[in-house]
Amino acid sequence: MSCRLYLVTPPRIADLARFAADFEAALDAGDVACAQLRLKDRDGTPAPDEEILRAAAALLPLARARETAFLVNDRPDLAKKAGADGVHVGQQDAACRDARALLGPDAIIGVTCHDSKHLAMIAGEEGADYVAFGAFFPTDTKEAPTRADPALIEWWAYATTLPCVAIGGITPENCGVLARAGADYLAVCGAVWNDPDGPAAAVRRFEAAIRAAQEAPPAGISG
Ligand SMILES: Cc1ncc(COP(=O)(O)OP(=O)(O)O)c(N)n1
Ligand SMILES: Cc1nc(C(=O)O)sc1CCOP(=O)(O)O
Ligand SMILES: [Mg+2]
Repeated sequence: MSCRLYLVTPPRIADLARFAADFEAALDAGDVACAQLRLKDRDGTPAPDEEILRAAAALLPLARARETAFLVNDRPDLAKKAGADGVHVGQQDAACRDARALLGPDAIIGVTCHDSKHLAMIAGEEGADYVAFGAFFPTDTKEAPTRADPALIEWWAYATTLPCVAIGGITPENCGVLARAGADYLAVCGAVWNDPDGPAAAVRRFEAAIRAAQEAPPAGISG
């Protein structure tokens, strides 16, 4: 059982040079498996394509240098233009099969499945590399349409071998239940970029919380 961090960028990046330094610090602070470039307001308004491509050009090499996968949100076409490792698509975005056709067999494709085993099964059949469930906790980053229960992760990890990502309002304080349930990745945005001690400190806190959760004895065993 191992659970790794998946960073989602802040909704907007005002100063790319400054954010690149924060991004590097976050990646260097711990084991970050994946980073997703997601430039999108809470109401779903995306940044212009040029802004996304400019951010990808600055951030992708930093991720590559650390063997962190770099995905673009929503847009397989921009992922291809940017030379990213893959794309994350939601139910209203490009279909997983179309993203695969455009990006090829080696691309990483993740699919939002909300709180639905059914959507996750379909994503698996369509060749997704991971499924994402959420939102597990209240979040200010997105108007999340569904609320997922950690029991869904537990069931998914027991019943399938396809990796799953948990997302939505995850913090170092509440992530333990998801790590214990068997989430392969914890996708986090606000709790890292808005941490008053900085993103590196937040990543270290997540790592410590994940380790503690995984080392804890199963519920019901004491002494
Ligand atoms: C890892 C991960 N999981 C879920 C989402 C949400 O995707 P989507 O439902 O398409 O919503 P937007 O992010 O596009 O607003 C995600 N981006 N990443
Ligand atoms: C992008 C996104 N998708 C969600 C979903 O439920 O599918 S919740 C969410 C926001 C994640 O940011 P934070 O870690 O700040 O809550
Ligand atoms: Mg989307």
